[in-house]
Amino acid sequence: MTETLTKDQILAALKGVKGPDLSDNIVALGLVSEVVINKGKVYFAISVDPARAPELEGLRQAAATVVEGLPGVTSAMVTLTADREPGSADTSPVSTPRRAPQAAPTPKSEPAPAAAKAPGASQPPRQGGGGIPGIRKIIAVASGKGGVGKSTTAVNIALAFKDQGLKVGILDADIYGPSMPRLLGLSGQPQQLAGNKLDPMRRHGVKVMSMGFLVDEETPMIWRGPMVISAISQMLKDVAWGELDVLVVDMPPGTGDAQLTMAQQVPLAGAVIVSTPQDLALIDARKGLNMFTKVNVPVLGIVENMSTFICPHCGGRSDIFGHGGAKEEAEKLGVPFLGEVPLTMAVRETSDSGEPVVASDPDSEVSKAYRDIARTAWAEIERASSDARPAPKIVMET
Ligand SMILES: Nc1ncnc2c1ncn2[C@@H]1O[C@H](COP(=O)(O)OP(=O)(O)OP(=O)(O)O)[C@@H](O)[C@H]1O
Repeated sequence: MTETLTKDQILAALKGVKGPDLSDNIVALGLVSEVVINKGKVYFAISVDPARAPELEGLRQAAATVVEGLPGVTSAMVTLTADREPGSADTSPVSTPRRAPQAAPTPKSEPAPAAAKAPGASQPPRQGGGGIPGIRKIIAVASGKGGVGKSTTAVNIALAFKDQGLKVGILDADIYGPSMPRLLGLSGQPQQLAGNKLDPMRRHGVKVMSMGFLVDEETPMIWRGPMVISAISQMLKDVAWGELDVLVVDMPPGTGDAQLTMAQQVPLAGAVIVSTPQDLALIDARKGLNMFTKVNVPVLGIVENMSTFICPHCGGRSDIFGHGGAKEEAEKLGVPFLGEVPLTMAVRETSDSGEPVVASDPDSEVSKAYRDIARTAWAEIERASSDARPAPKIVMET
């Protein structure tokens, strides 16, 4: 049944939904983003003027109801986005994905095009507004480039926060390549609760949400810029996180437009940058740091990952990628150095087996390193919060 569901069917149904001013339907107005269908679940975004987002919740619900009424649709994940002014010129690069729902998918590694002019690109960053109810602090774990151990660091820091007695959630925002299901040995799908909220998964005492739970690993990640942002926003808003002291967000690697928009729209209390010690990685880490600075998110500090190799046989140390580069860089840039994590077999093996080292071997040296980093980062969060900084806001959601 779900095999026969097509984007055309979805778009045809959405032609029955009028746009904000009732002048025409939302498809004809070019407000509907790329439509993604996965096993009966339908995902898309509707572009609206951010100033009108609160009054357009009814429009979002109407679109979801229409799509959920189609045979073969099990659920519709619909969000309002504010990537461009509705009705703006067709030639705008921002409008392209919405105007061409059948356009070729964006390859995994391609920077998301539509976020280039996402909200805030033309406005001063983070002016006032609130955060997510129930969540005290949201921190991003980011890296200037892929493969430096960002997700491994994020999960172990999150577990170390929990060991400090904090209530912790992890949001896997790396929706191009979600790692949390693997790192935490989680599979299946989150339960839908009353009020259309999703119940986050739980592991080692932390709550976890990942796009990886909603989309098959084999499914190509064809999310375009607006869909990326929508998905994150939805995971923040429509997941029943409950009361959390800290939500650790595992960001997509890199410093492209999608990351920038995300850094701007998620109400972050701060960011942790993960880097390996090599010069090249550090150049990218600097770009990551600049990205957060640009959108007024405090950088809590830099972590040097894979700092020193510790031989599992003899315990000998060798600095395969060099050592101390991130510390020097942090000093140069005037941001805290949060600590270093050695390159160990234990980290890789426990990551691959879904039992992160902080949980599976809490007394190890490397777990101690993660706990020290978490403690220092938390102290920085509290310090950053006490600075008079206007609260960030999510621009596009009601
Ligand atoms: N300190 C470490 N010691 C040994 N292996 C590590 C360490 N940190 C990370 N790894 C391994 O390096 C690989 C990449 O790590 P991870 O997936 O966390 O990186 P990432 O930066 O999030 O990557 P991506 O860009 O793909 O999201 C994994 O196999 C992980 O187990």
